Amino acid sequence: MSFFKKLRESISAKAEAVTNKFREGLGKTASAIAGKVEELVLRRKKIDEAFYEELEEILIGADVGVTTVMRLTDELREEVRKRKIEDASELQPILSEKLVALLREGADEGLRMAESGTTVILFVGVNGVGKTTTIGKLAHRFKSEGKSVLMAAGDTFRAGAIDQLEEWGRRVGVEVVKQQPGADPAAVMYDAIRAAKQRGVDVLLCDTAGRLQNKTNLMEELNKIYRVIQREMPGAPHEVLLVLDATTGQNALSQAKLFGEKSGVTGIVLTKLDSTAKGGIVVAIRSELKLPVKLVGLGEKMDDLQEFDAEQFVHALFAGAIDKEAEAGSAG
Ligand SMILES: Nc1nc2c(ncn2[C@@H]2O[C@H](COP(=O)(O)OP(=O)(O)OP(=O)(O)O)[C@@H](O)[C@H]2O)c(=O)[nH]1
Repeated sequence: MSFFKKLRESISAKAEAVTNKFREGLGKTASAIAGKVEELVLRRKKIDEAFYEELEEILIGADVGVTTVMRLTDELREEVRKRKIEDASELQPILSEKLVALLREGADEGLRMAESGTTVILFVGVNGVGKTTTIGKLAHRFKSEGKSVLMAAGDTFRAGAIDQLEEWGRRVGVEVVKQQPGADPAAVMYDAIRAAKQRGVDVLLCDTAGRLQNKTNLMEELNKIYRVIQREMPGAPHEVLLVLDATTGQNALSQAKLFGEKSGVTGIVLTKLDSTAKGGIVVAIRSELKLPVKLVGLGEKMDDLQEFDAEQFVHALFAGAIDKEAEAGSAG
C-alpha cells in the first residue's frame, strides 16, 4: 500500500476538526514545500542530480535547515536506489514517509502530566513570541476538558504583561496569581504553588519574562524560579516549554539552542505556523535539537492551539497530492 494511502487512512481515523485545523493553518507552508515539489516533479519528471539540487533548494527555502535537508536527501537517494525508482512522481510519498519518520524520532508526544496533584507547566521564551497567548489558549483547552486551572504572572518585568495575562484570565475564566510589576518572579511562583496546593488545582501555567538584553540575568532568574517550584512541589515543573515564533525561522533555532542548554527545556511550542511559509522549521527543530515539538499555534483564536502530530503535519503539507491520489484511486 502506498505511503499516502496509509497516511490518509491513519488521518481519517483521527478527529476531522483537528485535521482541518492543520490543513488551514499550514496552507502557506504547504504551498512552499509540497506545491513546489509537485511543480518540480511535473517539470523534471526524472530523478537526477539536478532534481535533487532543486529539491534541496525548496526545502532549505522553507527553513527545514541545511543539515536536515542533507540528511533527508541522502536518505531519499538511498531509497531511490533500493527501490530502483526513476520516475519523479514516485518520490512524493517517499519524501513524506521520511518526514514523518524524522518528526517522530524519539518523540515523546503529548504533555507530561502529574500522576496526582497539580501539573506545573513553565513557559519560557523571548518577548513577543506568543507566550501569553499560548498560556491563555492552553488554559482554555484544559478548562474545556473539565480541569481546574490557575495561571502565574511571572513576567513582572515587561509593563503590561500582567494585565495581558489577566485579560486572558477573564476571557477563559481562570484566576491569575500576581504581584506588583517589578516584584521577584520567584516570589510570584511561590505564591502560585501555595495557592495551587491549597485549592487542589489540576494545572498551573506559569508565565515568565523574556527579555534578552541581559542573558545571564534571565537565565539566573529562570533558574531561581525553577528551584522555588521544585522545592515547593517535588516533581514539578512537569514541563518547561520553550515558546518559539515560527515566523523568525532559523533565529528560532538559535533561541532554542540558547535556552535549551541552561534552562532545562523539555519541549517546544511553535507559534504562528499559520503566518509563515517556512513551517519547515518544525523539521529542523526536531532533527537538530532533539527536542519534541509539543504544541503548535495555528492562529490567534482561543482554540488555535494543537498538540503536534507528525502525521497530521505531513498530511497537511501534502494534502493536495494525497487528495489527487485518492481521486485517481476512486476513478480507477
Ligand atoms: N497568527 C498567529 N498569531 C499568534 C499566535 N500565537 C500568538 N500570536 C500573536 O502574537 C503576538 C504576540 O503574542 P504574545 O502572547 O503577546 O507574546 P509574548 O511572548 O507573551 O510576549 P511577551 O509578553 O512580550 O513576552 C500577539 O499578537 C498574538 O496574537 C499564532 O499561533 N498565530
